[in-house]
Amino acid sequence: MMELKEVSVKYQDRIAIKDISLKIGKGEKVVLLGINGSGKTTLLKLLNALIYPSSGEFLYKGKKLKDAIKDIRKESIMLFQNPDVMLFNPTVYDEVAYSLRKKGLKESEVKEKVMYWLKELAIEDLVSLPPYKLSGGQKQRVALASVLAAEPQILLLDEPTAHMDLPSVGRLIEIIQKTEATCVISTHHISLAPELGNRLVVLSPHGRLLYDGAPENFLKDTSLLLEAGFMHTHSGSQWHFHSL
Ligand SMILES: Nc1ncnc2c1ncn2[C@@H]1O[C@H](COP(=O)(O)OP(=O)(O)OP(=O)(O)O)[C@@H](O)[C@H]1O
Repeated sequence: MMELKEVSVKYQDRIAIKDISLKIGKGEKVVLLGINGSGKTTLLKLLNALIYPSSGEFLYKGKKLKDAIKDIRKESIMLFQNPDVMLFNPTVYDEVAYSLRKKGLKESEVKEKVMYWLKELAIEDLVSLPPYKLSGGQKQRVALASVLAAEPQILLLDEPTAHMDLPSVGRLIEIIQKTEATCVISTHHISLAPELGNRLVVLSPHGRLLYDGAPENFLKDTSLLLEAGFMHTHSGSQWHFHSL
């Protein structure tokens, strides 16, 4: 479905991701793990064609990027790390209804789908509120409901659990497991990685692909954990595992 061939992205003189080759198939649930600044957002933006490779190639359903832009805009949605940049409607209802109305659905169908997603994310009680009055976690769930209501083929979720409490994370995990959409979910919470998907892609602190495989094997590999920045020493003697 999506393929990166030796892709690098450079911002001015800073290389954010370097020589990444990756194939993501239809329906896969891929967790993108890396410490702050490792290039997770950059990689998701690349998959959403919001930025282009500085070198290398991105193929979407076998098409070159310039021929695939229209399909990507229709079929793929990115949930941004900061929900504030995604919420621009007067009420939570209108926010989730936005993409459905754009598709031309009847208002009764719009209502049914909006209420379904609000219920799935346990935010029905917020339906009439303006998004600016919500807490960080509530905003994140509204933004997520809007993205899910659009029923995209590809869901690119950038740190969706950042402001969420445990029950909300649980709901998100169930939604990811249920959906047929191809999902790429970034996180720096190593403990959540095996819950969010069954394929783990890990970026090194300098934006290289460090690991691609089953989450369990990465979590058992001390040298990979060290290289990815998820273990470190205190006073030069003890190893600490970053659980969060
Ligand atoms: N617009 C930009 N201009 C210049 N440098 C950028 C820009 N966006 C990101 N970077 C740099 O690229 C690198 C990767 O950033 P990116 O946001 O992709 O990382 P991340 O893994 O998503 O980080 P975090 O976990 O903190 O969200 C960082 O060094 C960052 O400073």
